[in-house]
Amino acid sequence: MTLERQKVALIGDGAVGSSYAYAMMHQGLAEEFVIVDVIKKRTEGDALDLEDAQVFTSPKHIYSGDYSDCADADLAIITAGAPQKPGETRLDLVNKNLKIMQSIIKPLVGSGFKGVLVVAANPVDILTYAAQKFSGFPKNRVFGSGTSLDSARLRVALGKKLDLNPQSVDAYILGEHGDSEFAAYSAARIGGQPFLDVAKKAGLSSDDLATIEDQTRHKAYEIINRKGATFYGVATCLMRISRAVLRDENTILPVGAPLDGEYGLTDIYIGTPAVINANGIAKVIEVPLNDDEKAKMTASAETLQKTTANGMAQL
Ligand SMILES: NC(=O)C1=CN([C@@H]2O[C@H](COP(=O)(O)OP(=O)(O)OC[C@H]3O[C@@H](n4cnc5c(N)ncnc54)[C@H](O)[C@@H]3O)[C@@H](O)[C@H]2O)C=CC1
Ligand SMILES: CC(=O)C(=O)O
Repeated sequence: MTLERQKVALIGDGAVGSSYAYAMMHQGLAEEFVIVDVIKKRTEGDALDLEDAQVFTSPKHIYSGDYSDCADADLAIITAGAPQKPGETRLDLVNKNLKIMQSIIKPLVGSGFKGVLVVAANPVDILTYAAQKFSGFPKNRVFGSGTSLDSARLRVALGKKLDLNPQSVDAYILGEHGDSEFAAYSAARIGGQPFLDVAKKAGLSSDDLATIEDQTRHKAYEIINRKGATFYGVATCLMRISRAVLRDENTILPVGAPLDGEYGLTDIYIGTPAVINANGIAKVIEVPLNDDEKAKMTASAETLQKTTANGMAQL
């Protein structure tokens, strides 16, 4: 038996980052966990607070650190960046968060970090693309949370409609993690049956499905309007992604993956399922789409590529 000691570095200890750290405390994963943020008092306070949980969870060396502590991390998660204010879109954050990403990647690379890098800060697809470019890391070692949260939201909404555990709903939101995302209903499955057949039998019309898709797309705004930010949902997605990496699971999860011809697209990170293991992205899965969905994927990619080009040009 080999006794492994795995290490995770969290960069960005705000609402999302600290919720992720809390979620990770409840997993028997990452024996070492370092938290980095520009606000040192926050990381020190969080490390002291979170270490108390190990009495009831599992032993973990959790501490406030610096980029030099990231050198031997197996996984780094970036949640540092400005969040949306009510009324702001994720794309509105591009200029300020690209600058923050640039300021993070330099010392992270300088530390000698050789692990898998996962980005969650928004606009996540663009920041993931930038993180890979700034770092020069192989594309498979850098990916984003992509449409992980959006797909979870869709499964929750469909589960409610069909009176099913959302874990029994096999459905994806694809495209940008943002306003141009869409539901790939034609490929969704429930218990091995095409979702569209199940939905028809359950009396759901195409208008009902469009409403569910729209509500999923706008759920972040609903949450931000009520409590100022969203964090538990994405933190749990990040925990699930972390488990797939640290346990070398080869699990298919919706993430923000680098495309190399899938959906007719290249030079982009965008929401799609992919096989996740200790090397990061082991394989991108191209979901078979109908013509309408293909057009939505193309349009979503165009939005991302245009905003990426503008944002990168302004750095
Ligand atoms: N991908 C997804 O599904 C989701 C992404 N997000 C995004 O996650 C990001 C973080 O959101 P919150 O945690 O709510 O924000 P927050 O404002 O609570 O926390 C941001 C943290 O980043 C830190 N930070 C800022 N600049 C930094 C730098 N240069 N180096 C290190 N740390 C730095 C801040 O000090 C702060 O602790 C936002 O961009 C938000 O839009 C939020 C929810 C879901
Ligand atoms: C804020 C954000 O990106 C979300 O909750 O989807």
